[in-house]
Amino acid sequence: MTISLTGVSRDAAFDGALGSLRDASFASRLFSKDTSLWGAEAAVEAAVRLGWTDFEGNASEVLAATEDLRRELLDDGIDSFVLCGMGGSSLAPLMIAPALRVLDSTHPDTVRAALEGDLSRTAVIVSSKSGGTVETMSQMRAFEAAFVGAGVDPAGRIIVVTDPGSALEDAATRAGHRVFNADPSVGGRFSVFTAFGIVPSVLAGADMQQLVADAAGVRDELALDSGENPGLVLAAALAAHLPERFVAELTTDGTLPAEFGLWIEQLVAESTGKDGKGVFPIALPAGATPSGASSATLVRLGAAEALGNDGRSSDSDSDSGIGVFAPLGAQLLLWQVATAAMGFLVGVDPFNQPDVEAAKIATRESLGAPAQTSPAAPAPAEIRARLRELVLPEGYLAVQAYVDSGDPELAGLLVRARQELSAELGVPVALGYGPRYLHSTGQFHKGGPACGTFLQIIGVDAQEVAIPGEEAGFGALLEAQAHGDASVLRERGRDVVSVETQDPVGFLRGLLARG
Ligand SMILES: O=P(O)(O)OC[C@H]1O[C@](O)(CO)[C@@H](O)[C@@H]1O
Repeated sequence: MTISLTGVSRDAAFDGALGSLRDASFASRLFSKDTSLWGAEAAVEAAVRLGWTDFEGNASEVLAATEDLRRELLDDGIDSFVLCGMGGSSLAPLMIAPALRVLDSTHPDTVRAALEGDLSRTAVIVSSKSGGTVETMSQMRAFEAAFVGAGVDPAGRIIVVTDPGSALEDAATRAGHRVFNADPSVGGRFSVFTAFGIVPSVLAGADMQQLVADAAGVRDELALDSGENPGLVLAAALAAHLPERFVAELTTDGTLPAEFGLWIEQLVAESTGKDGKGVFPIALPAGATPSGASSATLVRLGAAEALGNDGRSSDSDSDSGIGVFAPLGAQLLLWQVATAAMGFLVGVDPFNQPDVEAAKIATRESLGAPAQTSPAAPAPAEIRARLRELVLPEGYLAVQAYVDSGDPELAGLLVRARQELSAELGVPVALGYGPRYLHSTGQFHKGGPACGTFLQIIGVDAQEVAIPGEEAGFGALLEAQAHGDASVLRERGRDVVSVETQDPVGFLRGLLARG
């Protein structure tokens, strides 16, 4: 069998959850695109969201067209690829194509570094299902201007992936950009095997044929109404002990891309974290120690189960969490099925994201508001004391870093700070870059169970980068996004500790020194 699950504790709660999926014939109905699975209200959206269950035909057409385009671009000396996109439009290629530069930030330093690449040999893929995401549209305009500034015609260099009929398709066609239409019957976070996953990844040289084949190879197994169906077993294992055990701490063993956990975060958190409920996946950085909190299940991800000399699994001990072993392509379809099934078990519509919009509105309001002088950042010792006071014993902390996501020193410090805070507070701690997390775990933070506490670290240290046609630049947008999200979190009764700093490295060092 390609997919192997180990360590699942088959207790009464698990049996009950699995039983309800089997009784509902969930798997066969999912693959026959039964829109009524999540209730009458969700059926309208489900009618245009289940195309991912038969992905092969569309995927092979897009693969062929993209491979042709890659050859054409390489012949023209274009061998460097940047993707502008957020959430479901960026996290799949981020995991699949190591050679792709993914710009899913509005931090001026991150944007500037992408714009300052060698544009004479660069093509930019702009991916947005809606065609209206502010980060992506701003990045596209910045690249159009940068190409013109470098004496390169943007029309040959910008490749747009969007739904048919979006405003972006219209604008791109008028500007002479190449357009790939994505399958409109697939939502952003389920879109890895559509143009959103395929076009940027294959242009940047990734082999997606194998991924698609591995997913297709497990499709029949995942469509069975059987208690052995790994998609149903995984969903039941993660949803059985809600609301108490709501966190899944994810580790990868090095045989799968490190970014796989980030893809699972957006898929599961944005799909299930709403109506005060949900399953919260936390991608642990490499080498991190799991929290050991009673709210968390450890989920170990790998391409294949390790077998002992006797050929038997050495991995059946549920004390070390659940093992999920399969090649990446099979994992992707497995997690999509499990997420749809978790939506059913949790009792939510897995295809909407009702609380994301609130932060977007608050961001716009914050952009229009008069600038305020930020108060001096509290001392690190004060922050740790505040967090000890605020974090709920059965809750979680999310560190939201509005800093340059391309800075390795900052990345290392954040990983260490996350680990120290988890050990000190005794709760699971998530780490996400802003604005990336807004299109991923952000839905869960605002719409899921009200047990999160938030530490925002906002770097206000960078030199501004203009957004062509807008008064506010990227730095102003970044700050407005942080303030907007904080205001919505507070409105919903969550505690947010916000730190604005001109020296994020110094701040994090201070935080680590247990000041
Ligand atoms: O592809 P789009 O429409 O730009 O959206 C990007 C992301 O923003 C969200 O709509 C909301 O966070 C995600 O669901 C989506 O993947």
